[in-house]
Amino acid sequence: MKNELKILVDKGEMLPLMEEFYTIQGEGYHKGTAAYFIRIGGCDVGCHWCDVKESWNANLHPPTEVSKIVENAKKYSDTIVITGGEPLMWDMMPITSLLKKEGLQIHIETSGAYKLTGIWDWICLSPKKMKLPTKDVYLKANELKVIVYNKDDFRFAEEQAAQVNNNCILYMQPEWSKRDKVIPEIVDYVMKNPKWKVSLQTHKYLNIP
Ligand SMILES: C[S@@+](CC[C@H](N)C(=O)[O-])C[C@H]1O[C@@H](n2cnc3c(N)ncnc32)[C@H](O)[C@@H]1O
Ligand SMILES: Nc1nc2[nH]cc(C(=O)O)c2c(=O)[nH]1
Ligand code: SF4
Ligand SMILES: [Mg+2]
Repeated sequence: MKNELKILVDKGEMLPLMEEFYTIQGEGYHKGTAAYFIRIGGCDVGCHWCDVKESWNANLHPPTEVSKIVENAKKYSDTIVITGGEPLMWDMMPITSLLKKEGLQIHIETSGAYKLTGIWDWICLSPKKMKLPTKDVYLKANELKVIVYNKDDFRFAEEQAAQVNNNCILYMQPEWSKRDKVIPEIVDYVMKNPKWKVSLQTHKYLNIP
């Protein structure tokens, strides 16, 4: 990347934009709500089951001015979801300040592995064993969404639930490729431990982005 661009990306005034799309939030608390998704490239957390590995290499996604991203996004929806990749690899203050000026609701999908920056109406924290969330994001998360791939993830889920604030809503979401095996285990677990709720990737059943 050219040095001038790198400086702007480092400040969060430009972001490596992978894709953006208007769809229905498929997961978690806001499931079923129309929202405009902005997917920012770059992630080094390395989940082997990640469903957007194409996002990982930030260099493959063009640095884009956040003002342009916001001007476009506001045409589609009052609710904006910033996801990735791992959006917190970048300074989220410039883009979220602009979105807030437009009076939009701003949600983030994050592993929480990097410093929490930006202004958020809703934080979905999906922690990963390889790179744990920061203290700050545990305190501010509105929902905790633990992906269940195998039995150890139930232990991990409880360990993560012990770290979040008392208002945080707790979800278990099956890892997509393991859904047939894991869904009955999650159902059983949630009935025995009703502080948890089930989250499914409903957009994949609806065949929408
Ligand atoms: C692709 S990630 C991007 C945001 C951020 N890096 C994170 O992991 O939260 C968006 C959401 O999809 C979840 N996810 C990714 N791959 C998945 C899979 N194969 N099955 C179920 N959920 C998955 C993540 O845990 C996260 O909640
Ligand atoms: N419809 C839809 N809902 C989603 N919720 C979280 C997603 C993500 O990849 O962050 C996602 C996504 O990719 N599509
Ligand atoms: S943290 Fe998110 S984007 Fe990164 S590898 Fe894991 S699921 Fe994929
Ligand atoms: Mg997704």
